[in-house]
Amino acid sequence: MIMSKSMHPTARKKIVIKLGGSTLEGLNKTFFSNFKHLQQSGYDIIITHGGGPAINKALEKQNIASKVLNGIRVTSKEAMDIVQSTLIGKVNPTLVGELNEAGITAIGLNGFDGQLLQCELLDYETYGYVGKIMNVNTQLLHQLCKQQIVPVVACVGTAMNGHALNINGDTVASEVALAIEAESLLLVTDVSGIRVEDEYMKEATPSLIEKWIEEGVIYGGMIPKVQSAIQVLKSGIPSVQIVNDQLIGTTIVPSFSKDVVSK
Ligand SMILES: Nc1ncnc2c1ncn2[C@@H]1O[C@H](COP(=O)(O)OP(=O)(O)O)[C@@H](O)[C@H]1O
Ligand SMILES: CC(=O)N[C@@H](CCC(=O)OP(=O)(O)O)C(=O)O
Repeated sequence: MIMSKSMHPTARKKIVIKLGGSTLEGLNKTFFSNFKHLQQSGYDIIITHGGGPAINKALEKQNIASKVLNGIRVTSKEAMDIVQSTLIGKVNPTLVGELNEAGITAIGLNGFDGQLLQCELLDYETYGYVGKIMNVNTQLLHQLCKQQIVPVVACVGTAMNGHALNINGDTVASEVALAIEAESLLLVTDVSGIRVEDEYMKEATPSLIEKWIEEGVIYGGMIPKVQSAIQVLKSGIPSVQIVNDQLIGTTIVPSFSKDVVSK
């Protein structure tokens, strides 16, 4: 992707938090208080979110079949309409409402707003209406953060021709984190990180993760998550974690420190 190189030497450090659709119905008080604690410690926070389970329900209701390939939804035109209305019409405002209710000033956005997520088609033959992010309007995010407003970004992108494109939530999180040169990326999901033989790993390296994908230990929705995490780590963002809503889970590290398995 092309990054919008708007250097902000005086900007506060930024954390991107991606909330998986799997977590959105059960965000608890501890999550919101951890969130406020991070803000009080001097971080600007940008939220990106998915909504896979809500999309599945809405597609089922309309009898629209859809399949997922490598954790990415193959998206037909009619499925895209449902994805768009579910994420932008339901999931995003519900989350923004909960944040505001918890005393966190938040504003809902999607890829169309200020051309936040400009996309090209990823691979139409294979995935249909799925976007590949080419540019992120970082200036918009910086401006909101400067005013202590938390941007809450739904994973719908805009194509040059004005079409909406579906993007995996984990991909949006990593592209936004890279574009704004975040200090840290937290991928919040419904499990305490990467599980291997019934144990949650405290740390994981890119080479082990690739092996676990090959062996089928990592599958489905965890695949785009770890791929996004690796991409971000390799591009120089120092802290990348896959965690539950208590922010406990796996840190992706270039190589292992001593204690690798959570007790
Ligand atoms: N090795 C693994 N460790 C933990 N979870 C895994 C693993 N492999 C696959 N998963 C699955 O990935 C899911 C998280 O991905 P997903 O359902 O897409 O969540 P989200 O909506 O948060 O993006 C877990 O609930 C689990 O079923
Ligand atoms: C292209 C693609 O896969 N889009 C995802 C967008 C939602 C998402 O990523 O939701 P989670 O974060 O809950 O997995 C989808 O249609 O399900």
